[in-house]
Amino acid sequence: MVRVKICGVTNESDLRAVDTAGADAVGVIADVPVDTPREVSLDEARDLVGAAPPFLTTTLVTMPDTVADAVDAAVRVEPDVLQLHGDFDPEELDAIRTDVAADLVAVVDAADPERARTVAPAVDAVLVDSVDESGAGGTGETHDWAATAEVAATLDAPVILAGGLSPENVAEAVDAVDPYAVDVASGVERAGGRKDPDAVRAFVANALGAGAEREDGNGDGQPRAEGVSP
Ligand SMILES: O=C(O)c1ccccc1NCC(=O)[C@H](O)[C@H](O)COP(=O)(O)O
Repeated sequence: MVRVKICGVTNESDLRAVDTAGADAVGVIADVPVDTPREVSLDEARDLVGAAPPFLTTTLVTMPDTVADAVDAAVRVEPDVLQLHGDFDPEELDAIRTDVAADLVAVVDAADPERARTVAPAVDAVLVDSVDESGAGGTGETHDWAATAEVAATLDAPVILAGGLSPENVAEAVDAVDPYAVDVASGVERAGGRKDPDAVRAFVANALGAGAEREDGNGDGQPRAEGVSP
């Protein structure tokens, strides 16, 4: 079974659309040093997390400079999951994990699979993404899924696949990588920072459809039942 996270929600209406579509998790982006239409303030992030219904897992996505900043952000926003971009080493991740109640996800560059192996013991899951030179996500770019499939198959920690996913390619991505979860931000937007509810629904349906086919033993490259398009 594959899980689905929709990232970069900036308002309550999109939060409801994500929940209605049947996603497992929602991401709220705050305190990142890059210019992105998906960023909200930490106070707005706290309000969005607080507005999420009980069975939708909330994720704070952030790029803090220090361990203390990471802990402060998590304490302030109180998400279920803390997703950290940046270069924290395993000792720093351990320290953050000790001090926050949230589960910890470390983002690694898809071009650096060794880093996934280095950080995995210190976190609850690893998110493999097509990050930019600063380590930020939301690039809308896919990467070498075969390399990420190798990471997913050999790592003890759950692997979340991100980077350039969309309603059109997510089923193929699930087939190729067999990840614990898939994550999308820009691929389900109608404008920067605003989700397209139809695209969110199609993304979730196509991801879950592909995951179900794998479970049924039909992930054999044969044509699937017609997918849902936005
Ligand atoms: O989405 C952003 O703008 C962003 C900026 C800075 C740090 C993280 C960011 N996104 C984090 C995510 O988890 C995205 O869902 C992930 O990078 C995939 O993005 P996309 O390629 O646009 O689907």
